[in-house]
Amino acid sequence: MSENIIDPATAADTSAASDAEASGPIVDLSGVTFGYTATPVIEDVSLTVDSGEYVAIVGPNGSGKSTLMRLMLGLLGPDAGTARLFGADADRFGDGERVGYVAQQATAAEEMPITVREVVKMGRFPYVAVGNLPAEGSGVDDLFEDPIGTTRRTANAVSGRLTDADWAIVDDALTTVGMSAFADRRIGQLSGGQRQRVFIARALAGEADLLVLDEPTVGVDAESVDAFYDLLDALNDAGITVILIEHDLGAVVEHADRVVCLNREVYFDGPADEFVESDALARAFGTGARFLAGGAE
Ligand SMILES: Nc1ncnc2c1ncn2[C@@H]1O[C@H](COP(=O)(O)OP(=O)(O)OP(=O)(O)O)[C@@H](O)[C@H]1O
Repeated sequence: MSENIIDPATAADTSAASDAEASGPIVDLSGVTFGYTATPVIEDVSLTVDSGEYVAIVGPNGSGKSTLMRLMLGLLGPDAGTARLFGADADRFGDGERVGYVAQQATAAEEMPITVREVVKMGRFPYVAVGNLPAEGSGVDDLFEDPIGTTRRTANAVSGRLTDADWAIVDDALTTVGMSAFADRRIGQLSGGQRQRVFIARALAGEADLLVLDEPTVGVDAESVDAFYDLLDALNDAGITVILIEHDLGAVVEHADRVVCLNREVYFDGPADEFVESDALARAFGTGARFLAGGAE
């Protein structure tokens, strides 16, 4: 951990969150209901995620998966119920570097004129000294809405401000995801799978202990998908908590320990192998749904 973190505003939250983490779950949703309009898209959802878990959230299109993730991360506030993250109110959680977010593959990265190392270096942004912090448009919510633009802005902002220790962390993260050889390559010149590994490295450089991924392998070729999931498995084995939205039910059952099946409300929450045997798939996806290796039909 870098010693450059000097943000009194988040320091209090950090210690409060650490205290809470020792005794409580990382994510704690209780009776959460939310609608963008008067009609709820999430209704009375209660679930907790403990440190070290590997949880997949599945459900048909429009079933509320991304909305649930936003509620977990405090990017949306519940209409009813409570959402807590690392023991703090999720929408007031101030320790964003503990959460690494990996979005769906962003095609906008094609033209992005920054290198792999610059993207990963962005993970050190929360640790640069106060006074060097970039302005608006570089926070977790911006990362959620605009991963590419936020990465570019923040990478520029931390340029030249990292210590040798920070750079060592950046290089370690690249090694962990197997992308050291590509460090000076432009991010836009990578395959989709390689790019997603780089975004994981950015989260690792930020010393995130929770990885949240929203359909990270959409558009990624099958071989790279396997390597990507192997990496997630290894990170989870190393103690990182993983929450994954994934449409590929075969991958979910193979890799995740726990499945939450959602369609506005929770249809199933339990071990992945029990999900295969349950009737939750048919109930949540429709009676015609069958379990197939590689997805629901
Ligand atoms: N910003 C928004 N404003 C209004 N409605 C929204 C908004 N975002 C999502 N919705 C609606 O909320 C419902 C749940 O959407 P959400 O994106 O959470 O589902 P999802 O399960 O992630 O879908 P998908 O699998 O297609 O990505 C959908 O009916 C969607 O149209």
